[in-house]
Amino acid sequence: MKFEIDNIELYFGNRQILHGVYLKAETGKITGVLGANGSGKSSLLKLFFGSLNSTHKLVRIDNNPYLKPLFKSGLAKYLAQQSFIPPEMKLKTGFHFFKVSLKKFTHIFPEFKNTEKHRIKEFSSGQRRLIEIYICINSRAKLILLDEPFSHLSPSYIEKIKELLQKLKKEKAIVITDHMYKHILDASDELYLLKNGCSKLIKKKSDLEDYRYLNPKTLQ
Ligand SMILES: Nc1ncnc2c1ncn2[C@@H]1O[C@H](COP(=O)(O)OP(=O)(O)OP(=O)(O)O)[C@@H](O)[C@H]1O
Repeated sequence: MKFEIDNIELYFGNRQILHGVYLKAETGKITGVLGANGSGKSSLLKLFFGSLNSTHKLVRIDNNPYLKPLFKSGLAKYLAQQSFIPPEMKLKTGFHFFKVSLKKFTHIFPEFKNTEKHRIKEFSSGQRRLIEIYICINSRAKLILLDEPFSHLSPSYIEKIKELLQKLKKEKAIVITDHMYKHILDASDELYLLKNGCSKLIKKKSDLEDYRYLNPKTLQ
């Protein structure tokens, strides 16, 4: 499937945040989005998901305009920066509620074996983030929008999530944004940079220097 969002005009009050932004996500590909703090990455993901409105935007699925918010269709899942599983909920209830296999999760992350009855609040913030990322990427949605999934994860968890994403992209379109740009460069098949309210398709790493997202020494 091909999901596109086009012609975005986003204002907060008189301030224009995004203008004419375009983004494409396709089954089989991971689309990375980079940008400085405040460049509009979270807003872009929320607009795609449909939980944020703008003056103008056009969403297309397989080249056909799609006018309803994507979240209402069940086709998209959005991992926000805030957690979504209630802290009092038990781990096994959470997996059951979101229809994701806890057995497969504990097979990949054996340290969670025997924690089925633990409440979400009993896990560390990084463990909670891992649980939520796993549930989100293993949902039935065909478009997965991930807002800073790596920021609270230890390196081994990041690598495991990246491996999972490479497998899951065979059946899903994935959009991912994070300030851990090396992981985004590594994981992405297609890359966009948000700069001055516009999206730039990045063809090679040095473009990130040319657009002054990175300074020349950073890539050495
Ligand atoms: N609800 C809101 N009301 C007013 N301004 C907002 C609102 N949400 C976001 N903004 C502004 O829009 C701009 C883009 O915010 P957004 O959170 O999309 O950026 P971001 O690229 O995800 O930033 P970060 O990397 O710091 O998370 C920022 O200047 C922010 O202050």
